[in-house]
Amino acid sequence: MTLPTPPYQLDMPDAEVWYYPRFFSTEASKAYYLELLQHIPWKADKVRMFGKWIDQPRLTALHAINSNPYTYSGLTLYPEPFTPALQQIHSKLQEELKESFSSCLLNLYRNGNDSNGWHADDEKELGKNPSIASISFGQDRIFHFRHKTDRHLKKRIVLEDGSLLLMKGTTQHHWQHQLPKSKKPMQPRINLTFRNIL
Ligand SMILES: O=C(O)CCC(=O)C(=O)O
Ligand SMILES: [Fe+2]
Repeated sequence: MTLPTPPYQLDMPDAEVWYYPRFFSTEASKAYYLELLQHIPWKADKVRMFGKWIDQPRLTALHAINSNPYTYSGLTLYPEPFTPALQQIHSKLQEELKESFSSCLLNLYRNGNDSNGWHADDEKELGKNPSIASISFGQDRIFHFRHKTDRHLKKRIVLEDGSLLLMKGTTQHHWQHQLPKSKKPMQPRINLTFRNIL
């Protein structure tokens, strides 16, 4: 029986970001990865960028306990209910963090060519200082932060299988984040971001 690794806070001014390396065991992560890969209705939705509709460089899905839609980059998503796996993950998250989340935006990065460009999760339906709990299953991927005004403030972290990254407080006001492409061969990665969509 190995003890869980405690979370640590990233050294970032104007932000509150916590990393929990083994939030899920290797076994649980593998089981959730396979389950979600098969049973989530992954979609290739287009977003609006510089006046054009373009494919997102990843597949996505939205699941929630309510029916509130989520709009970003000109795309409005209407949620499906939580699957049994999402219900389990959601319960563990709420119990351990003592916070509640209504919705889960899921990303499937099929290979190193899939990515998520610079953005902040600052849509108004997320509320003023949103808590966003981001879970990773599968391939380890690099994740970057950059400060919005002080551009030489940067942070790089590897998001490992079974990890949780918690962004809260003023993080989305002052920082952007991205998941860059990689030239190395990459297996798929599933990312779950739990949020409150009001
Ligand atoms: O895949 C990730 O780790 C990040 C996802 C993300 O930033 C988002 O969906 O808003
Ligand atoms: Fe994000």
